[in-house]
Amino acid sequence: MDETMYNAILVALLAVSILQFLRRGGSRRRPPGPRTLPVIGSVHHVVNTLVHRSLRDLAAVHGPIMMLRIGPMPLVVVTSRELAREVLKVQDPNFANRPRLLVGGICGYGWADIIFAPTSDYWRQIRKLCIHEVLSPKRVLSFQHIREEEVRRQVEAIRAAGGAPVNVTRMVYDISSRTISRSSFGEVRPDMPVFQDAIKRVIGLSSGFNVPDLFPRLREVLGEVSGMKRKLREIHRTFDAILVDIIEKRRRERAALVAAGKEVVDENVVDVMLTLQESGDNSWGFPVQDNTIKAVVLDMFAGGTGTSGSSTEWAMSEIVRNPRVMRKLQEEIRSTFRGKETVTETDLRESDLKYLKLVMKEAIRLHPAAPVLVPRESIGAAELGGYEVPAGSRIVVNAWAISRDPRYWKDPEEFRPERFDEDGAPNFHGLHFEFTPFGAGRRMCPGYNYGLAGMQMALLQLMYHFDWRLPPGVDEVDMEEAMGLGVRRKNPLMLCATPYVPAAPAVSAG
Ligand code: HEM
Repeated sequence: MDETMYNAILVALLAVSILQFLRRGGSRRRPPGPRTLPVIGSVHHVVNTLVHRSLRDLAAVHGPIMMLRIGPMPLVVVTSRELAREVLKVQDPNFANRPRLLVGGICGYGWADIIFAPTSDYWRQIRKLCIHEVLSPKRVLSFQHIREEEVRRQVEAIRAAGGAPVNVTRMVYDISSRTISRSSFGEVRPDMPVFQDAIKRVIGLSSGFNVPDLFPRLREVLGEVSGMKRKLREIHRTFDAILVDIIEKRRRERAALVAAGKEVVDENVVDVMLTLQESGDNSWGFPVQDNTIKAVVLDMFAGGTGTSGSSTEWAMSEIVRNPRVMRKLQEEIRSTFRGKETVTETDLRESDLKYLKLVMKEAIRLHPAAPVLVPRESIGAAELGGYEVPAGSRIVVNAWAISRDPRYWKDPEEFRPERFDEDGAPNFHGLHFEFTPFGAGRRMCPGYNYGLAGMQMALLQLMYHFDWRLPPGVDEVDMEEAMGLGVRRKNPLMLCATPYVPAAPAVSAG
């Protein structure tokens, strides 16, 4: 089919959907929203903008629930604690679905992963399997040495820079991706940049706003004629070949251990999944196939790398921007570990670094890595905030706007970790709907322990071992955000570090 034909079909489809919308819309009370343009609807409000910011500005005009149209697709945006609670808790069964995006079909092994899978028994079980076997607190703990080694590696690189500016952004993303890589399959392979680039492209195509994803019934045909399927197949081929190699290599290594009469110990996520596969245990309700293993590893990377990296880079940005906080944090860490040359996670667990935890919460409040969470889809029609939300609508919760809303936060733009030390302050567990950086309800992030463990270790070491300042000639921390569904820094955070020499421990008299 040539391009003219494709465009003609597209215009006809859009015209039909608009007519259907006009016919349906009259008698029911739909959420308010900005005026839509013919054919494209409200696309101009979300494309090429910082989506969380433009949606907040629109909510200031239209209210805490509004409806936009992305082409023919209704997009409902929620911007209040009360309505977030309604979507993520009270009506969670209806709103916890994910749209069946083309990317999930092709790159998610037929929606076999967790992030892209629509609500189903399979999704419930694979999510449960990951929570019990792969992301449990015990398993996260078993990756302690990896986090320690990866952070130490960067600490040494910073020392080696001898006070010259270092790219903190690159370092913290390196820590998170190398840690995920080693805990997923035991090594950092030379082809990791290719793999990561493919994952980044997968994330880039998962907004749900690509034309084939806006016409669920015609998704396959439009995917073919628009060329999106071809692009996705090519990305899939790239990372699938690497995953096949990873699984085969590990299988051979395990077989060699068995042949040598040695015990096979589950050292990483692929090991855990291979053990389940070999046991033939079907109690999860599905056989663990190679594609299941690949889909789980894909989720580790897609869900865990960018989010952990961006949370840490923003935390460092805020700390350096707020010298009072930096001094107080360093004082807490340095007085706790006085005289120690290296601080391990065991040391960290045995101490109670309260202020470090408050700083992490405050950084994540101001800079949630997924500012509008991961888009959901309503299963049936529902009433929300006194309006009717049609079945099959896309739903986003603007968690970023809610966590800066002066109705719930005093001086919300201020970086003040102490606010989390007050009675009744929110925690990370998805129970306070003014603070949902990991989502809440059935779809809440299952990897939050994992993400926080890495962030905590990185911040602890960077603050213990170095004093930080802006490079000569720079007098302000640039806080500009990059466009995209995740909020990252637009420009890398460049800082100079002076090594801190730990004071000798106090010698007790006698
Ligand atoms: C600071 C780090 C992280 C942040 C801020 C974060 C945030 C989120 C958010 C907002 C969601 C969507 C929740 C919703 O739809 O209500 C999510 C889902 C998810 N996250 Fe995370 N995440 C982080 C780290 C991780 C890590 C380290 C992993 C895995 C190793 C992970 C795996 C997942 C998965 C698999 C889902 C999909 C859950 C589902 O759809 O059932 N995340 N995350």
